[in-house]
Amino acid sequence: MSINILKENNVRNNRLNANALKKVKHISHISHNNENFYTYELIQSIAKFLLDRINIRPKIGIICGSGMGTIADSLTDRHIFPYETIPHFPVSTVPGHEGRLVFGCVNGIPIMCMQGRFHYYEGYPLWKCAMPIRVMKLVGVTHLLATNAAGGLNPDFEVGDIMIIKDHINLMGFAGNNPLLGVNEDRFGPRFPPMNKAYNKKLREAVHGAAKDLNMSSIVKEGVYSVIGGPNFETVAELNMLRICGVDAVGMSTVHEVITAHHCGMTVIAFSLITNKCVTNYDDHSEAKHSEVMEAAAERAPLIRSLVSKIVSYIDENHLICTDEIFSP
Ligand SMILES: O=P(O)(O)O[C@@H]1C[C@H](O)[C@@H](CO)O1
Ligand SMILES: Nc1nc2[nH]cnc2c(=O)[nH]1
Repeated sequence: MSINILKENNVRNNRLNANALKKVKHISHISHNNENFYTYELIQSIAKFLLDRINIRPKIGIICGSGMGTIADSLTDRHIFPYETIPHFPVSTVPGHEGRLVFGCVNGIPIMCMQGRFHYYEGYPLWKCAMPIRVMKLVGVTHLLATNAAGGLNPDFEVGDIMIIKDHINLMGFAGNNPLLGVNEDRFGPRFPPMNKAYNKKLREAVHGAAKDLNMSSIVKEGVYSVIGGPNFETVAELNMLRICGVDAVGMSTVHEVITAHHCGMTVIAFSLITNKCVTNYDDHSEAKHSEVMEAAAERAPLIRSLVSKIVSYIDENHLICTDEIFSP
């Protein structure tokens, strides 16, 4: 890389960091402390704040992964709330995460979309990262479609593949870190929720069907996702350990959202875009980079939008909304 390109990259990175710092400057203290958990009533007040300002009543929630914000841009009849304008909301600090809630429609079907999610490595505790899922629940959302960018650990995966998540390994949970930490709020869900059916089977099959209709079957895989806290990418030894444990793709998000959504009875479908192949060999000199993650996401944006649109229509047409799977607080 030439000196000039390095200089330009530095200037760009400094600008991104300065913007992120500007966004968080009104927060006096970001830390992983577990004081001030959100109460049910506080989440209700956030839901009310939003519902008072929009006409639509979405049943489907979408979370855009890194670099996948164009899912939100493609909604019609949009009503946008930058996170800093919503009471009690954290703000996004990661490039590729716009940091706004976008209400709008996909094929005429009302959607609540997070154009940017919250990650543990940004300094927020997991219960705070997952708070918008509970807001979705109280707004009336019954189905969650979460997307993320992930490193491909399964050697059969290529950059640009889409992995439907069939299960996860919550590595952070192994260390006692969980979005459901704290006194349980029974109005959301039980103290000890089962997690063996977190990723809805019917919807997973539907995504395969949608991929076939879109001639994408060759790039749509299924597998196990694991979360590490980040922000550093993994070492070779860590990745080899995860592979032995049956992990197909590794990332830094999604699991806290899925646990929170499943806990409160939402039906969940999630997929990873494989944005880089994990380096599992000491002779391989390539390195994971966020810029590559963003590039891979931009490249696949049109296909991801088509897939999302098919999934949304499937949920709507098959009357999956309001089944008895849904928990009502
Ligand atoms: O929000 P996601 O999980 O899509 O973002 C991934 C994980 C890190 O935040 C980032 C690394 O490039 O992409
Ligand atoms: N942890 C992790 N997150 C990612 N997000 C995109 N690629 C990767 C990766 O290789 N590792």
